[in-house]
Amino acid sequence: MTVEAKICGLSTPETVDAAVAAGAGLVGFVTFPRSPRHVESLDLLKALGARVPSSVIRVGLFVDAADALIDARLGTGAIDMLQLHGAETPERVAALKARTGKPVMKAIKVAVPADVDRGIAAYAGVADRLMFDAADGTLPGGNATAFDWTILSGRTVPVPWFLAGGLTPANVAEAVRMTGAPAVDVSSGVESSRGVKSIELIRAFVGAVNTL
Ligand SMILES: O=C(O)c1ccccc1N[C@@H]1O[C@H](COP(=O)(O)O)[C@@H](O)[C@H]1O
Repeated sequence: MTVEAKICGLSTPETVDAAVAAGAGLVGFVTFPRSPRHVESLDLLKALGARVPSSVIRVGLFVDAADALIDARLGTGAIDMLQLHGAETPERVAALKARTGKPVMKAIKVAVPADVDRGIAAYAGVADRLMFDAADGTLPGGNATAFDWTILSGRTVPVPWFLAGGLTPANVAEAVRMTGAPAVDVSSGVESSRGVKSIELIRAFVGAVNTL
């Protein structure tokens, strides 16, 4: 089984290089000022994106962002795909896809099984990918909290999808076994302290995924 790994919340050249070298299929850059992973500078975003080979997808994460903010970030050339992690409606997803020409991944917050049903019904027709993430936490994501993975056991999701929320090098194999996830995303689980990515943990996470 080939499982794709995305390392999210990267903000230094060294950790971007580590994720790419380890074999991550996607890397994520956060634009959300309340996040400890927020990449504020457009110059830094441009420089980080420029380090990534074209074989790796560069994902720009946004939370209920205005068009002008998204456009400024896209203008750096550092983003191949949008990840929408707020309360964006299906209409907003469709409008952003049409306006930017970029593929869009929509995050669905999961606490109970009906959240998955509702997320698929609302977004599978408009988003290129879905991401199922935990609903708990002080931020809209990146909280190191997992949801009950049995909610996804045996589910058919009609578009490519990611499992996220509380994943670590130690639990990702079990998470994939229980959910059947074809792709996984991690932020806190590869950090030595909040917002500080660890090269060792990035290697361990992608290594664990690559053995599946
Ligand atoms: O990472 C963040 O700071 C963040 C902020 C706002 C919305 C989403 C965010 N991250 C996403 O959340 C998932 C799960 O994070 P974690 O592994 O549980 O820390 C992460 O994969 C990002 O896609």
